[in-house]
Amino acid sequence: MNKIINPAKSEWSQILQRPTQTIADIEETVTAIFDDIKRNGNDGVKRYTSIFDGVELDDLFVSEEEIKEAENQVSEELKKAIEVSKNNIYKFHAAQKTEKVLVETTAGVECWQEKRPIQKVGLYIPGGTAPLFSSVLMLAIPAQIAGCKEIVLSTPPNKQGKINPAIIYAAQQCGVTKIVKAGGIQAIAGLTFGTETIPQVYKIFGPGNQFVTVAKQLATKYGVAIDMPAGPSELLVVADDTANASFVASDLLSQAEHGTDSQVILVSTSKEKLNEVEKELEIQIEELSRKKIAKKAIKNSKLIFVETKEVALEMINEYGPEHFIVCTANDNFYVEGIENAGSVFIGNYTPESAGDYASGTNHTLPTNGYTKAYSGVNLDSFLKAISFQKISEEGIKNIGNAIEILAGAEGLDAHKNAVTLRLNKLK
Ligand SMILES: NC(=O)c1ccc[n+]([C@@H]2O[C@H](COP(=O)([O-])OP(=O)(O)OC[C@H]3O[C@@H](n4cnc5c(N)ncnc54)[C@H](O)[C@@H]3O)[C@@H](O)[C@H]2O)c1
Ligand SMILES: N[C@H](CO)Cc1c[nH]c[nH+]1
Ligand SMILES: [Zn+2]
Repeated sequence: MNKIINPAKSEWSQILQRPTQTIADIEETVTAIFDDIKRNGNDGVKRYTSIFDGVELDDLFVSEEEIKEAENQVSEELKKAIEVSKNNIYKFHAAQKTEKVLVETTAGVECWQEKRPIQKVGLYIPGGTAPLFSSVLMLAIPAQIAGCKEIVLSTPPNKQGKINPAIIYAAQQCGVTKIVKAGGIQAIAGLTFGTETIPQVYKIFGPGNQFVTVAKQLATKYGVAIDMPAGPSELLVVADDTANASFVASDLLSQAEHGTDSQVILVSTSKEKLNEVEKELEIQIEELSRKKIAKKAIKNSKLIFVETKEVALEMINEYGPEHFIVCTANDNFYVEGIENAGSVFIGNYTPESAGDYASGTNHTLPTNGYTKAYSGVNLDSFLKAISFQKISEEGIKNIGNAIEILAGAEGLDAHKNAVTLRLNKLK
C-alpha cells in the first residue's frame, strides 16, 4: 500500500490525478474504428470483436435458444437475489416520476411541461473482466419505467462467442428488446451509426472501461446523446476514529477490484485510523480472487492525512468522487457540505456494495471528476421534458406588446409581425 501523505493544497490536483487515459490518448483509435464501422457495418463490428475479444462471430445477436439456455443456467438462488435487487431499483426509480407542471404565467397564457420517453436507447453492459449483470438492472429498469420502446443491449462475448447467462436472464426480466454480442469501441460505434442489423439509437447509456467511455464521448460528435462519462470505478472514504478499519478496507478493496485503472482514496483526520486501515488492506487483499487487479489499482490509490474536517471537505469536493463513503462522528458535516459526488454512503453499515447491487440507487455514475457537472443515471435520463403553451385572445393582448418591443429591439421584424397581425385582428 502507498505511504500516508499530507499534501499541501497546491499539490492536490497532482496528487488526486486519475490513472485513466484521456480522450486525446484514445481518440485516434476510436475515430479509426468508428470510420470503419460506419462504412462496413456488421463486418467491421465482427472484425474488431475478433481483434479485441478473440472470437470470430457468425451472428451478432443472442438467439432465442440462448435465451432459453440462460433461463436454465441461472440458479434459483441468483434469480431470487436478482428479484430483491430489481424490486428495490424499481421502487426507487418509479418514485422519481414527476407530475405535469402547469403554470398560467400571465392571464390567458398557459405553459406546461410534460415528459416523454426517448424512443430508442442503447445500454452498454461491461463484460471485459467481470460480467456486470447488475448494470443490466440499473439501466433497463428505469428505461422500462420511462416507457422507452426499443431497448438495445450490447455487451462483449467471451472466447466461445457466448454472453454470460445472468446478463441474458436479467435483460429478459427488464424488457430489453435485443442483445448484441459486441463490446468496447465496436459496440458503441454499432449503436451510434446502426448497421445492417444493429439498430441506431438516440442515446447510449452505461459504464465501461476507458475505451468505452471515450467512445461514448466521441459518439456525441455524431449526434447521439450519452448519459455521462461513467468510466473506471472510484471510491473516496472519509473516516475518523469512530470508523471500523476493517469495514473501510473492505470498501476500498471493493472498488479496487474492478479494474487496474480503478482508484480508491482514504482521507482521515486520524493517523491511527490510516495506519489501521493500511494494515487491514494488506491482510484482506491477499484473500481476494482478483488480488492481481486490486494490487495494481491500489498502486493508484492514496492514504491522505488532513488536519481538519474543513480541509477534508474542501479536498473531497475538489476531487469529486464517483462514490463517497462517510464514516465519522459528524457525518452531517460531510453530508450537508458535499457538492461533487455521484453517490453518498453514510455510516459504518452502509457499504458501497449496497448501492452497486441492491439498495435501489443507481450504480451508473460519473467518474473522472465529471461529478462536478453530471448526475448519475436516474429516471429523467431516459426522458425528455417537452414544453407546451396555449395562449388565448386575452393572453396575447396581455403579452403581445412586450413581444413586439423585444422583437423590434433585436431587429427581427418577422417575429414582431407574427404578434402585430394577431393584435390588429383583435382590435
Ligand atoms: N462508473 C460506473 O458507473 C461504472 C459501473 C460499473 C463498472 N464500471 C467500470 O467499468 C469497467 C469495466 O471494464 P472491463 O474492461 O471489465 O469491461 P468493458 O466491457 O468496459 O470493456 C471490455 C472491452 O474493451 C475493449 N478493449 C479492451 N482492451 C482494448 C484495447 N487495448 N483497445 C481497444 N479496445 C479494447 C474490448 O473490446 C472489450 O470488449 C471497469 O473499469 C469498471 O471500473 C464503471
Ligand atoms: N461499482 C461499480 C460502479 O463504479 C458498479 C458495480 C457493478 N457491479 C459491481 N459494482
Ligand atoms: Zn462495484
